Amino acid sequence: MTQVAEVNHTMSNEQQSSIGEQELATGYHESMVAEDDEDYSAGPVPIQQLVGNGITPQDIKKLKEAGFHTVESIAYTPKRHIVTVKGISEQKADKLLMEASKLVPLGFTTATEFHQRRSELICLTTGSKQLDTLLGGGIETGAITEVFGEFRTGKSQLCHTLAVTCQLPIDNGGGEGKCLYIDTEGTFRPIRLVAIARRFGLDENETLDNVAYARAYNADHQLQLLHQAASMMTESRFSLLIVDSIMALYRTDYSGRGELSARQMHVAKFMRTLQRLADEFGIAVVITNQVVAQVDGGAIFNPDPKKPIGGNIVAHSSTTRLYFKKAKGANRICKIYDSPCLAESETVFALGQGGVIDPSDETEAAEDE
Ligand SMILES: Nc1ncnc2c1ncn2[C@@H]1O[C@H](COP(=O)(O)OP(=O)(O)OP(=O)(O)O)[C@@H](O)[C@H]1O
Repeated sequence: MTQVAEVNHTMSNEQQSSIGEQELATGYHESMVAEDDEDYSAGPVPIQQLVGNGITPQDIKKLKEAGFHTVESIAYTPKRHIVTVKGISEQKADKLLMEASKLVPLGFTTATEFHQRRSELICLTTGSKQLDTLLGGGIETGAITEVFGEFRTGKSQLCHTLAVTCQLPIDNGGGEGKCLYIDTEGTFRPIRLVAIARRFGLDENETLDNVAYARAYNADHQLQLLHQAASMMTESRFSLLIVDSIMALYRTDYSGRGELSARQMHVAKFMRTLQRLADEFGIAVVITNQVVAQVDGGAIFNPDPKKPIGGNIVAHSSTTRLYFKKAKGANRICKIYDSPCLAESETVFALGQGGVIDPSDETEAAEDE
């Protein structure tokens, strides 16, 4: 990857500039894990760092096979899940958690320090200044953003745009990282990436090379792909993970009320894994979701009775929820539906050849084909 530098969102400029070309290939910089142990925010710590104190390279191999690639992934996982890894005993799990807690801060911090860390988090530009302003800068990294709405409201177009903008330099609203794209409905179109790359002045071939694409065929496969994603993220710098769309396969794999609880358990596991990846690697996670007509009592008082599917599990696991609606011509409306720090306001954006754009007289007049 030539255009995309291997830097972490929370690293200082000095740290960023000290990363040489060789380190770019590995995704890790020595100073991230060894010399600068007190700077925990500098990036995910490779799980190999746990070797010693009774933890063997064989243990690490088993953990990697089970999808654990970073010290953070151990530190954030409950013991009862770690012991389910084949060959990891209860004592070994205790040891792993103890060693992981030495490398990953799990205690209290001051609000000042937390505020400082949050102010260093970067946002990915959506391609529309108006939409970025509504979102307080763009799509947040280290968090899950859910975009839901009816068909043709621009959910996939936003995903395609972000798959390109996440590669831009941080100063230009990017994340200087690659994109991982999980497509569950077969709507991914590389040709759209080419058009969007041109708009942002990026090399088309490099842009395409920096997007790792996978088509998911069932709910288990969709989850399995996240384990692969974790492994890829330890090797190379990613700034965005897209799942377009999250519930499509669940709707076909699980049917009827009888399977609802099994479905929701699976969804919960999927969402937990997404959150873990956002926490561990500081990436932005964007998921899209379909809507259904609301049939409960609330519909009577609601002029637009639509709600996203997936129930409370998806709702509560998403940090920010955006509702996309159609407007005149190529214009679309984005409404903040739920956010920990943004007011419930809305703005207009548009869809064009270059992806998500700001609305203009032409986009308002443009007929939806
Ligand atoms: N090259 C393009 N230039 C301008 N507009 C485009 C282009 N390609 C697609 N669109 C517009 O994008 C809209 C479809 O958006 P998108 O595929 O993101 O919808 P969606 O919300 O993901 O829908 P679904 O739920 O069906 O996947 C259509 O109105 C289409 O006209």
